[in-house]
Amino acid sequence: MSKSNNTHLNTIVSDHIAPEILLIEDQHSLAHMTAAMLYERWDFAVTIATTKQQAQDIIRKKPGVFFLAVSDLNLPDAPHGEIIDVLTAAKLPFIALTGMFNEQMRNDIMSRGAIDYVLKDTINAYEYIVELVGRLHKNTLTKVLVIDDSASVRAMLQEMLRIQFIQVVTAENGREGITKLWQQPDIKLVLVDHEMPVMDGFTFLSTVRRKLSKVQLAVIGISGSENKQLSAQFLKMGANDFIAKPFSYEELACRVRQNLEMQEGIEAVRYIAFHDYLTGLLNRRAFFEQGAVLFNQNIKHANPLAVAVIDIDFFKKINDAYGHDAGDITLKHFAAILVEHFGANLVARIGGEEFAVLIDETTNVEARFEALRLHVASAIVDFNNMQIAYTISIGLTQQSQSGLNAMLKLADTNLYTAKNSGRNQLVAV
Ligand SMILES: Nc1nc2c(ncn2[C@@H]2O[C@H](COP(=O)(O)OP(=O)(O)OP(=O)(O)O)[C@@H](O)[C@H]2O)c(=O)[nH]1
Repeated sequence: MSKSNNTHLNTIVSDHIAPEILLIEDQHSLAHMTAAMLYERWDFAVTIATTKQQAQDIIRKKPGVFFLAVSDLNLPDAPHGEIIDVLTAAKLPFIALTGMFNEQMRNDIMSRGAIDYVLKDTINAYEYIVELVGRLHKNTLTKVLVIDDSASVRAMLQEMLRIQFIQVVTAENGREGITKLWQQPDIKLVLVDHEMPVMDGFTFLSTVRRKLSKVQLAVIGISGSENKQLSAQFLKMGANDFIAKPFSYEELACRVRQNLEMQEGIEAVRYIAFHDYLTGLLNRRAFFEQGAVLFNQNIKHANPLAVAVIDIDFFKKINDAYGHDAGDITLKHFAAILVEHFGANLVARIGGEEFAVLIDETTNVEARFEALRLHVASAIVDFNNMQIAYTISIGLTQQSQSGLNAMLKLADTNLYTAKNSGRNQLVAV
């Protein structure tokens, strides 16, 4: 089923395991548009209900199925937000859609456990909902550390983050925070108070920044102090952001969301910078950067190293005979075999049809590369009813040199010999 053709369906089912969303909205066109956007953007399956009664029936028939609900508060059979009672009774977290906004309404919606409220009339309302639902789903795998000496503040922050589906770890002071952080390296963000016994927020921050950069760990300072310089001091010491007490739930949620998104954006850019887009292997730049570190570590301890350069034979002919797409599939096919054999080592695509491997051990290395060559020679790429056979040539060296470049040069010379001696062979001198 194509994504663009399915907006007429009440239930959009994706091929992937993705959470299901209950969308309660009586305006059909809006409901179907939002459902299609959620599916296009995140592959989320969406079930639409247009009345309170229908929503009740669906929840009864599918208990525990929905990740959350997005609900209009003004429905034909429930014009005054009565749907919230249905959702809270079913313990279904929800985002409220409202046609109008005032402070009292906001307080009422939020006090009844809404994750967020969205004013329907604004231009970006539906984009906001789609991004928010995606963020909340990512939050289920996101861990945040809360450090505050006040038990009530810890409990309040924990509850605010829990509503956002975030996993929360707590600590009573900076020192306990450091211990938890080193124990749980999957913590992505820290909310840290300033004044605390044992270790304060500044000392925590300077200790953390000796090991982890702003990109590796986001830290948001929190303080209720009258001192207006505190926010600047936190930021200068390496905090990503600062929140002054008292703050609203919305401010905390927005700042946490923004910082997590910034980190994820940087991570994505870093991934692109260091990986080959086609095969997903490390690229040339990453191979030289990571390879140099590995090389220096091993040379220091006099550990033997091996470097191989591998090239697909007559690759141009594959492109010419079967087309460029078939060439791409062949490159991916080979990359997968390479990972199967050498996934635990440093493996990269360093050129068009050229790959490199750096291994920090030398036991059976020649036999392992010979096994790789034989595997490729006996494999067939099946693409669009075409069967493509191909071979590889390998230049290998186990002679330690002054640097990684020198070892690669030797491996390359051996590859050249393999090519000139008829291809489909391993040369290791
Ligand atoms: N499909 C596809 N082709 C690529 C890609 N990168 C480089 N190539 C092609 O790879 C081919 C490499 O050709 P050559 O350097 O002549 O090498 P070869 O045909 O493999 O011959 P030998 O190495 O001598 O065995 C060129 O035609 C490039 O256009 C890619 O990402 N995808």
